[in-house]
Formats: sequence, C-alpha cells, structure tokens
Amino acid sequence: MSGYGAWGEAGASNDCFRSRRIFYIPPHLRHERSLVSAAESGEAYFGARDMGHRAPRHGRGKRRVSREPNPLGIACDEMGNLRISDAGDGAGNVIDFSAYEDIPVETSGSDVPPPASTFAEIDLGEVLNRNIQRCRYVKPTPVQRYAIPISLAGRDLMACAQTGSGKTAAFCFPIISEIMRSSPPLKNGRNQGGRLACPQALILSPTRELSCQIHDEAKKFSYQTGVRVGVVYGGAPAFLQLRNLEKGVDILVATPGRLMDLIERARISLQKVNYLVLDEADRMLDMGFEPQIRKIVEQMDMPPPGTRQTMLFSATFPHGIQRLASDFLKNYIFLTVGRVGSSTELIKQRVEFVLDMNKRNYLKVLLQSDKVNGSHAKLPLTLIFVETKRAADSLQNWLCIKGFPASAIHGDRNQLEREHALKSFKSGATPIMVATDVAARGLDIPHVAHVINFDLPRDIDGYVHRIGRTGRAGKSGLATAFFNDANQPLAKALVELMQESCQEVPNWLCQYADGSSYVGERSRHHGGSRFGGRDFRKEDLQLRIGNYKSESYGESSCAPSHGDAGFLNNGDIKSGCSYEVGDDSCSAGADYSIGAGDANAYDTGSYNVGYDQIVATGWD
Ligand SMILES: Nc1ncnc2c1ncn2[C@@H]1O[C@H](COP(=O)(O)OP(=O)(O)OP(=O)(O)O)[C@@H](O)[C@H]1O
Repeated sequence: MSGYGAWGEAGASNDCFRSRRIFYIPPHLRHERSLVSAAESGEAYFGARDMGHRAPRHGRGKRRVSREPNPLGIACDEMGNLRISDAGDGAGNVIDFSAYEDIPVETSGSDVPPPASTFAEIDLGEVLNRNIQRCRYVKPTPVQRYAIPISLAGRDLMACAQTGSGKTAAFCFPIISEIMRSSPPLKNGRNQGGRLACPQALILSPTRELSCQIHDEAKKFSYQTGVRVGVVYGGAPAFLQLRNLEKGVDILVATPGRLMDLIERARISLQKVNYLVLDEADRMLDMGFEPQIRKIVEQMDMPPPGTRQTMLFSATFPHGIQRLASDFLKNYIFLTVGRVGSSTELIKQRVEFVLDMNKRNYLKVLLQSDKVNGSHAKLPLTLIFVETKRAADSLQNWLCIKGFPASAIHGDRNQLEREHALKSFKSGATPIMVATDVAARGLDIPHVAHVINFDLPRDIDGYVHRIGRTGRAGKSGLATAFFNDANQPLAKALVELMQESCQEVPNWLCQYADGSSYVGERSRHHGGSRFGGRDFRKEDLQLRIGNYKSESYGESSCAPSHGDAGFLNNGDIKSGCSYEVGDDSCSAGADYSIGAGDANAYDTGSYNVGYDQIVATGWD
C-alpha cells in the first residue's frame, strides 16, 4: 500500500491477493502513521497500543504540548505549535462573513444570555482561541454569536440557522471549552477497565459522511487542548473505531445505528454524557430515526434533561418536529437566524420547466455552458440531486459516456465507494457528483458552484438543505431546479421561498403555485416570515390564549410586531404542551417515522398527514 489510502494490508504479498489480510482504515485514522505502517509491515494493528498522543491535563490552557497529529494540515514548529501565519482556510483566504451582518435573529425563552460580538469577548480559553485563529475565524457568525453564550450559560437550545453559517463551530466551541474547564478531569473518557468508552459529550448526526466531517472539525478545534474526539459510524469495521475509543474519548460523534450497536455490546456508556447535540435535528427526529434516537436518549443510561445539556441544530425545524424535540429539552431557548443563503441572494436560484424526457439533454446544455463559462474552460464543482439510487447510478454512467467526469453517492454504495466519490469530487478529479439525499445535509464541500435539482425533492425543507451545499461561508452559488407537472405540489412553497430570498420567480411558476393544493410546512407555519422557523411554543401559546387557556413560557427578545404581546416572563413550558389539546398530537408525531424507514429517501407525506391530524383534532 502506498501513502495513506483507505485500505490497510496485513501480511502483504502483492502478487497474491488472497494471502493478504485487507482491512479498511477509516478516514479519521489515516493520519495514524503507526497504524498504516503496522498494516504495511503485516504487524497486527491490534498491537499498536499507544498511537494516541494525549496531552495529560494540567488545568485549563496548560496542557502539555504533545506530538499530537496536526489536524489543521498546517506547518508546525518542533514543539508542535502551529505557525499562525501559515494557517488559513486551505486557500490562504480569510473567509468573508460580511454577508451575514444584517441577518435578523430572533430568540425566545426565559433569561436569554446576551450575544457576543467577538470571540475574544467569550471566555473560551487560550488554547481554543488560538485554534480559532488558526482556522482563520476572525468573527463569530450570527449563530455563533448567540449560541455560544447560551451554551456556556448551561442552557438547552434549539437553534435554527441557515445552511453554511457555522453551526458546527457553534456547538463544538462551548463543549470543548467546558470539557477543558471540567475539574477534576474525568478519566480520559473511559472507565477503569479501559474497554468501556464514557464520553462527556455526544454529537449525533444522520449520515456517515457528516459524522466524519464533524469529527474532523472537532479535532481541529480541540488541537492541543487535551480534549479527545472520537467517531463511530456504520459501514466501517467497528473494531478500528473501538480501538480508537479505548484511548479515551471526551467528545463522541456518532450515527445512531452504530452507536446503538456499540452501546448494546457494552462498549460505550452514556452515563457521563453532560452535553448532547443533535445536528440536523429535524432529520434525526424524522424519517425513521426517531424511535432510535428516543431509545438512545431516553432508554439508555444517559442523564435526563436538566442534568445534561441538550442542543439541537438545523437549518429547518418543522413545528411537528419541534414538538417531538421538546421532549429532550428543559427550559430551552429557541434561536432563529434568517436563511442567509436565500435572503441575501448568496445562492442564486433558477427554476426551469423541463419535461422528464428532456432532462438529460437540458442537463448537457447546462453543463456545457458552465464549462465554457468556467475558469480555464473547466467545469466548476457541480452537485446534481436525483430522487433514487438507481437514477443516480444511471445518470452518472450517462454523464461519463457523454464526456462529463462524474461520481455518484447514495445509500446502496459501500462506504469505500462513497468516500471515494466524495474525495474525487472534492479534489475536482470528477467535478460532477450525482447524489441522492444522502448528500443533501450538512456536507461542507468548498467550491461547489452549482447545485442542480435534476429531480426536485418532495418537501421545501429538503430543497433548502440541498441548495445549501453551495453559497456557503459567505460565498455565492447557483442552484438550478428542473420543474414539471409532477412537482406542482411544491410550487407554492418554492415561490414563497424564492420571494423571501429576493429571487426572480418565473410567471409560469407563480401560476403553478396559484393552482397548487399543497400547503407545506412553510406555508402553514412560517406565515411568510423572513425567519428560518418560529418557536412552536409561541404559536401554540397564542392559540391557547385564544382558545383554551393562558400559560407563560418565557420572554421573547423579538419586537412586538411578531405578536409577542401577552406573553409572560420566565416560565417554562411543559414538554409536549400540545398534548393538552388532544392526545392525537402524540400519535400524529409517531407518524413521522412510519413509512419512512429508508433513511435515504424522503417521504414527507407521512408527516404532512400527521400534522393535518394535529390541526384537525387539536386546533379546529
Ligand atoms: N466564524 C467563522 N469564520 C469563518 N468561517 C467560518 C466561521 N464559522 C464557520 N466557518 C466556516 O463556514 C463553513 C460552513 O460551516 P458549517 O459546515 O458549520 O455550516 P452549517 O451551518 O453547519 O451548515 P449546514 O446547515 O449545511 O450543516 C465551514 O467551512 C466553516 O469552516
């Protein structure tokens, strides 16, 4: 094996494939030279006991500098210190977040801590602050300005902020800082026997790729802090992940399936979890994940809400999901940051009427024109979303035949194929990637210039996440959607979203919207608001003030124009308050996962039905 490929070979004999033991080395372990050389030399990987370079804890900011591998990929001096002048975003640029300055922010809940305007204002600790500088994060983004102080104040949080606006750092920074602060230090995140990992923080995410990405980010942020980050996800051998965890883990990033498996095998315990994060929280409580998440959060050994701190993040938060999520939270703050990508025109949205039979030809024309307009006549990175796994394979083949280098990523591909596709897309070797919704959320791929919805998703939230793969971190991007009669149910919500984002809406699309029978989550609950979502407690309360009874839940920092008059301060809503108006809302909630078992497919029909039930039986 050469370099740090994805596969390790033990007992290698190049001409005799069968005599080799070949095993997969997951990305987060590929920097471990000892692992790779053990694999190359045929030595058992299992013998590599001390591959970690954990810095012993000597109190906050005073951990011993170690030979910890440098996750930032930046030059270090002989002591392992990064040379800050060498640091950057990979392209040597300071990222421009000025586009986010005027974004409207709304908070609700009791005693909301004031936001911070600079990182220096927030007491995150010297080492972490240095890493923030190394990442070239000059100023906190709006979600970071609000979420970090809220989290440091120990409050539960439901945060809805636009795609690409820095939510990962918003939950990683306070957790790393608090773990560094924790005294006395816990036993390096494992029990005395050493085989049971007991993380202090658990970050759950819906896909393997996103878990790996969060893990990589968290490693960068925690460089030389002594805080250890681990990851477990399906599709890769568990024993390698476990070996890594045995060295100790403070922050564990996980997909739910693999985590559950390792809990049941008594290799991970959640009893010391002080911080729980659900990234893409609406997705985690939707589409078949909900029972699993409930099991992990409520039926294992995790401390209950109030004892642990819980933070939920996403760019979209349908109200029904907010209701479910509130079971996991205690006296939480709801934070909304307007959808920057849309509202500031960072993402230019175009919708074209294209019949199914013409889609491929139209795509070809589009790609050819992108190529002509691209720098050095090169195709810019283009992500194409399709509905099914089979369609992804088929379109990828067709593109390759037509001379457009393309990779494909979907749930039927094995982990190695998925990683390979992503890597070759990121590097530009195959500048086109065809994807199902497995790549719709969270993935932060620099320089994606164009997102094409070859098949539109069935719900508007899916559209928001998909187009959010471009126009990230202050950069602009383009999103093109192919629309035809089959997409009529989406028309109204699409027009509203485009209008909100100051996009040019074609007349023909408005006509489709006028004739649309679909009333999506956005139409029904966002009420034309510029915000990415509203705190469902407000609207429930407003309804109850009118129809049932008054109950206080907390103060809103937003102007009275949002209808806050009449709210009392400092109360705490009981989780699941909507149950008062009919237990149907409970069972409606359960519909979210029924019929949506395929984690790679969207089936929003089920939750629309569920929500209709709430509306019909609860409020009318
Ligand atoms: N304060 C900051 N200054 C500069 N860049 C930042 C800052 N915070 C985050 N970034 C960069 O912005 C990009 C997007 O961040 P991130 O992936 O956390 O977005 P997100 O809000 O989680 O998006 P999504 O909703 O798609 O998951 C990343 O490349 C990250 O490094």
